[in-house]
Amino acid sequence: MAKLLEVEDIRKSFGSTEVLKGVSLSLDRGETKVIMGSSGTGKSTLLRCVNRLDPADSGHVRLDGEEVTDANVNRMRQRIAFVFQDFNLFLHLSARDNITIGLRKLRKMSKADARQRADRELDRVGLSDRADNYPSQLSGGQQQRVSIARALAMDPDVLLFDEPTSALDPELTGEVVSVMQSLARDGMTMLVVSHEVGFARRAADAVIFMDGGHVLEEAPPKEFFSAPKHDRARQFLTAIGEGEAA
Ligand SMILES: Nc1ncnc2c1ncn2[C@@H]1O[C@H](COP(=O)(O)OP(=O)(O)OP(=O)(O)O)[C@@H](O)[C@H]1O
Repeated sequence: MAKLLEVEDIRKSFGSTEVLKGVSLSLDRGETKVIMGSSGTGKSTLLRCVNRLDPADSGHVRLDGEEVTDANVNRMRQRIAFVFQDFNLFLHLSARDNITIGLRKLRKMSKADARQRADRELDRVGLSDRADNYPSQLSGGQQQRVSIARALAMDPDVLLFDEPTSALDPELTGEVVSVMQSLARDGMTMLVVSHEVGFARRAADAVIFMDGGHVLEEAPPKEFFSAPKHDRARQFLTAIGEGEAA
């Protein structure tokens, strides 16, 4: 059976710099994989190529066996949703309306249906009492939970997260990580760029370690954190304070 998400031999350059040098990975339905690696190794670029926020120079992205192409990119973006590091909420809209706007425009939902769906997703991320608040009235952690609710509202097959907690103060990361863990438990398929080791240990089926535009290794978290195969991975783990592996 085809993998739910298949990324095959993606290459991407900016000018003369080749950032992705042939990256392949795949996700079965219900799997969560966490991508780690030093700054500048192409993790964000890879995620952006997966749902074509940046077009890859070559390679393939397939969802349920169907290639993501120019012709179907808008439909595919609803099936592969993106959660950004800096939330990307509309500041002039309430939490609820940040969610209903996409449902109304892209899904052509009625106002009442969109509102009902938005409130359901806000409840799922623990924010049912914040629906009428504007982003400026919410903490960073709450704003990120709204942006997760917005992604969930499109009923995606895959959720991509690009460093979802790195813009947050440390005391606010826990609430976002715990929402992500509960999504993983519920069987959501997720590809997550993050250095949250606790999340990776508890929720990931595999850690994908990227270095210099390549996937250097992929392993279950227990194995990756206790016995990484490559020196570069060992050095990285030491640098982020998981030094017992060194
Ligand atoms: N739009 C762009 N134009 C030019 N260079 C870019 C662009 N986007 C990314 N790059 C370059 O590509 C390289 C990889 O960046 P990318 O953000 O994918 O890395 P990363 O592994 O996610 O790093 P970080 O953890 O710092 O976000 C960097 O050298 C970056 O400067």
